[in-house]
Amino acid sequence: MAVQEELPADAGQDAIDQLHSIRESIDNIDAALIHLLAERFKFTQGVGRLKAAHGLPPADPARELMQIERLRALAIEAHLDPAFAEKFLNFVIAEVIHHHVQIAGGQTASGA
Ligand SMILES: O=C(O)C(=O)C[C@]1(C(=O)O)C=C[C@@H](O)C=C1
Repeated sequence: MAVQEELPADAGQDAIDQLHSIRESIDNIDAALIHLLAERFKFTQGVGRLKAAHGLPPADPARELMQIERLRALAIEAHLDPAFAEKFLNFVIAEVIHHHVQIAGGQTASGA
């Protein structure tokens, strides 16, 4: 069953048109985010295979600290909540580490 958009019955046509126009941009940005994340995961899958092949640990906490510091600074510059940027990065990295562990589970250091 299709979900219906909820718009107040008494909203003027101009407000509804503006809302639709803004939502088009939101949808474009959401699509870009999905594509960017897909590309990031393609690269991290490569890192996971490299780490597994060479017996390197899935997580690198020192690297993560540098990434957090960098992204928090970028977030401040961009007027984005740095705590949100940090939470988002940690969420993504946790998933990457989960993938790394899975890849390592199916592969020995010798690649056999
Ligand atoms: O750079 C790495 O070593 C990665 O495995 C990638 C990545 C990341 O997603 O950015 C993930 C896990 C590490 O703890 C640090 C960074």
